[in-house]
Amino acid sequence: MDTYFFENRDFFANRIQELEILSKSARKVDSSDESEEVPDTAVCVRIRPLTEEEIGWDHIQGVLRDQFGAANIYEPRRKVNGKPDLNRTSFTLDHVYGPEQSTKDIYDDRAQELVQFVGGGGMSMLLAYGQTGSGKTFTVSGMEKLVVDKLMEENMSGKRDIHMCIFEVAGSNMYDLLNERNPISVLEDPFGAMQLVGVLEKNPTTSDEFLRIIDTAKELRSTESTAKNEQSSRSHAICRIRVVNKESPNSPEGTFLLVDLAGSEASADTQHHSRERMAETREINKSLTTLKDCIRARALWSIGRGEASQKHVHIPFRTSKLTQVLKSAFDVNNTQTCKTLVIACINPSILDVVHSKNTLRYAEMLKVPVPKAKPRPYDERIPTTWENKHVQAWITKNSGKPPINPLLLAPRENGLQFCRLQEDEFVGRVLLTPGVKPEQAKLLYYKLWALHIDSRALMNGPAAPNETKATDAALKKTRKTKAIKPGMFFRLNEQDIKDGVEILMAMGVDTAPKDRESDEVRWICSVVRPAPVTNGAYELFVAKQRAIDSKRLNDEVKLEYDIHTRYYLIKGS
Ligand SMILES: Nc1ncnc2c1ncn2[C@@H]1O[C@H](COP(=O)(O)OP(=O)(O)OP(=O)(O)O)[C@@H](O)[C@H]1O
Repeated sequence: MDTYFFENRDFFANRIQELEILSKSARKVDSSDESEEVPDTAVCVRIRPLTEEEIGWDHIQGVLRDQFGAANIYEPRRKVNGKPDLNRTSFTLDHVYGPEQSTKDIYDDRAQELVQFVGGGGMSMLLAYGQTGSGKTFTVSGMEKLVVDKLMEENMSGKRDIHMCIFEVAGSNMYDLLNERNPISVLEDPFGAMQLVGVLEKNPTTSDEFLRIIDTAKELRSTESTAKNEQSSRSHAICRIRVVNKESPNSPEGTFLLVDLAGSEASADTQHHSRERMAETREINKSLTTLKDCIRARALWSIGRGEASQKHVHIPFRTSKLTQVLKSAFDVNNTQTCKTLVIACINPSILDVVHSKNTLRYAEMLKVPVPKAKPRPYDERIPTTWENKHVQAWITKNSGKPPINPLLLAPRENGLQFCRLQEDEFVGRVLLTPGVKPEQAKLLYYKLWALHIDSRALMNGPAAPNETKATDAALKKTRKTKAIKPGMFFRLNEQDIKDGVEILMAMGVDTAPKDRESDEVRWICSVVRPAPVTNGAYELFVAKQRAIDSKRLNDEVKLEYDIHTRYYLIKGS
């Protein structure tokens, strides 16, 4: 096709221009734009500019971002009568960045919030996917610089410890790029977390030092690349940054994973068809397919979070070394929420459109369709109807003393996203406000959950103006008889034990209409289960709830959260 393209180059160049003009009036997008963005997983496209070399070779741009924000791929073809023609396919995904947009534009738009999220004890993962030469390393390197600058700027006062390591995953082997490519391994600890064994972690204290370390790792990777024939694109490079809040040992540590994935070309496209090389390509493709399955499964779970059908979601992370290393980003049992940003990198040359199409198809498969729901109008009693300004106002009103900074706790989240924050992360973000104690953070978290639970009754029926009053009255009534407060743990009597659940945590008074005679106040409680691995340790499942009469909650148990094991332990044990 290359020779055919050059023979008809002017036809293709003019036809693409014509079709782009036509597409402004009549638009047909092949990929579905009928869905919303999956919470916590964004899939974007970056079309790089043609390089000077490609321009010198007379290549033209075969992938363009149109004014509607779609990526249009023009594929040259020869009709049966021998005349040239073009096929157009359009993809939208969550956002398409054109050649004129810089790494900083993408950072401001998408990655900045990932850094903030990590600062608050969350986990963020940025992945660059695409064929060799599509701009993955360019994008990840640029992002690393911006992420490091931001993290270090926020750490001016030295309140956080920053740890970082850079390593390479090649097939089933892993090499430390900060320690002369020494082999390293990954092992699952008793808590199900994947630990890197033998990796060297550095502790940079300035932006310059951090970037020098990254450059050293890059040199080691590129030295290998010349020596070992394009190894750079045959391995996945991962930079892991851990952020530990020194001032508040109880707050969870944040993690940022920046992943420059191996080139996604098919075996037939590799220049060297040796057995070894074919096996390597197969291994890479297997890891990329598993990665896609893990991201999809996690995204599906996040849409149906808490639904019965999603209880036993299978995330096949064990199938490849790459996904084993990244396990915590997909693990639905991880108490840390993970935000993922995938950047599908595209080489715009018309001679590479087949690869570009494959890249976009892969990216499309990562996107799980979320049906557009008709938004419910704002209701101050229903947190899931709140916009970010309502979330911030609620924090200001309810945070107690010292006041919690709403910009640090919920800089962009709407009510639904705010309710979805995991406890660890919520607490971690609250603790970014100086002087706030973990107890105050937890109280606010339980307050939100109590409100969220109360709101379920309202969601199911017409607006009930006296509902909040009913809750208050019920709360007053319980207070008179017994001091049950949201956040307290209770051991159940033998007859109340169901499905092996012996302990519950009180969340809020049940305001749903009563279908029984008794006027006993009922509490919505979250389930607490013994941890599978450790005696005397418990896990709290906030979203798994039971309603129970308050008189059944009389055997209080003191449990306290242990940040190191991420379990609840019997107080004083
Ligand atoms: N957005 C961009 N703006 C300008 N030049 C770019 C951009 N993206 C990539 N390039 C250039 O394109 C070339 C290929 O980019 P890069 O090395 O990042 O590709 P890659 O996908 O990482 O390749 P490999 O898989 O082989 O490592 C480089 O010369 C790079 O400088």
